[in-house]
Amino acid sequence: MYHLVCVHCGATYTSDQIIYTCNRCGHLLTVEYDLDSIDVSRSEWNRRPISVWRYRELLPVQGEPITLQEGGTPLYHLKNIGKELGLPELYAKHEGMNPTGSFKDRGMTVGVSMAWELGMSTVACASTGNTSASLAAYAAKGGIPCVVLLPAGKVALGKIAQALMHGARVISIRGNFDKALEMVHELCISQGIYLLNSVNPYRLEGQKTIGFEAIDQLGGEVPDRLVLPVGNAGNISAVYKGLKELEALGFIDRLPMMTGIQAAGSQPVVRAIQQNLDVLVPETAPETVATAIRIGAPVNAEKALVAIRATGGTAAAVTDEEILAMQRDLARKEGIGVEPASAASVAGVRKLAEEGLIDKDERIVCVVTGHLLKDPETVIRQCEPPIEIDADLHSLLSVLR
Ligand SMILES: Cc1ncc(COP(=O)(O)O)c(C=O)c1O
Ligand SMILES: N[C@@H](CCOP(=O)(O)O)C(=O)O
Repeated sequence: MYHLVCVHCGATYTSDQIIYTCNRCGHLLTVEYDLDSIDVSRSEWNRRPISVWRYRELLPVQGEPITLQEGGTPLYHLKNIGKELGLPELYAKHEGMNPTGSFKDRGMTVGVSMAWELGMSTVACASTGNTSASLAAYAAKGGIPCVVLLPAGKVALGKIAQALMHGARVISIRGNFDKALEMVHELCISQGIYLLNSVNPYRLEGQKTIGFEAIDQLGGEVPDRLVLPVGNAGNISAVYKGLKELEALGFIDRLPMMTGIQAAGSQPVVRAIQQNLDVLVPETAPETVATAIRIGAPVNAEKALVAIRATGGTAAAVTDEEILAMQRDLARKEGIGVEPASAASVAGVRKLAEEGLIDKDERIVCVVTGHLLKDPETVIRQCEPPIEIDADLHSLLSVLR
């Protein structure tokens, strides 16, 4: 049993209402469960395969979900990078290993299942790429038409390829992501289309399972710090909400310090934390090589600021050079291939460690959010091209010498 609640004024809405923000004050909504009526134990969860749906008692979907087998992503111990940073307990949860290559799949299995249960006939989103790739795939699986709005010229190749191939109606707007989100929100409200950006409280429910899994993979231990790249700020908010629920159920007894990392050219959340602002000041011209987090007005800022402050966490910005250097380090020192935005979380840890803002004995889980193949062009630009030779052993040996 659950309903929707405004995070600002506390107004409540029934679970079948198609609503994204509070009718009374315009603020964000969240899903509130009657936790007393939830009858499940951690050992029961542990008997099920690790996936988003292991935690179904804390998810809003009632019937059979529309699923592509999302979640259950690997948690890697970053032994080499951790050693360099003097952080022996540094981990990366590789969300690029989801069906469409990003954490968005956790949200979309829930969000598209809810669209189906609520009887919605079309779904839509604005996207810097991953949301659209994921929505297109889950909409295809559910047989629901899908419209996606992208900022023209600012979406990585792999992500556009996915949205097109999964059959979404792909529209590029001459404007940035923030404008695209504004437009798609208006479209959905006026045309009765189901909005599946992170302003949709049901979608975020799926994403909270990242935190659940990380704890299960650490043998039930809560990490000291959870570090996430921040764009629209939905993921960090979702993970915090989920962990608060685990705490309320008595499954865990403390929360990790929620730590958000943004790109230097797009860091409104970092500024709000550093300047102790109640309300975030949007970045009007966000810019970064990490196009996934090229977002100036994060819609979930209100939730994210609470997550960071309530847990004693922090926020930090990293430059594009720092992001790309960590993308290469993850690939070459750990064998983990991620897209630039994902590398931001580990780059942020490097920065915080170098500034002495992280205790060396902390157990830290970085969420690396999307796969390397999402943005092949940025990869190719950083690497030496292949060496072309004549097809004989002599030529091969001479280039290897
Ligand atoms: C790869 C990747 N990392 C991080 C983010 C940021 O997540 P959020 O918008 O939930 O803050 C996004 C998209 O938003 C993304 O696509
Ligand atoms: N990086 C995101 C931006 C949209 O964020 P959302 O969480 O509101 O969908 C993307 O992949 O499009």
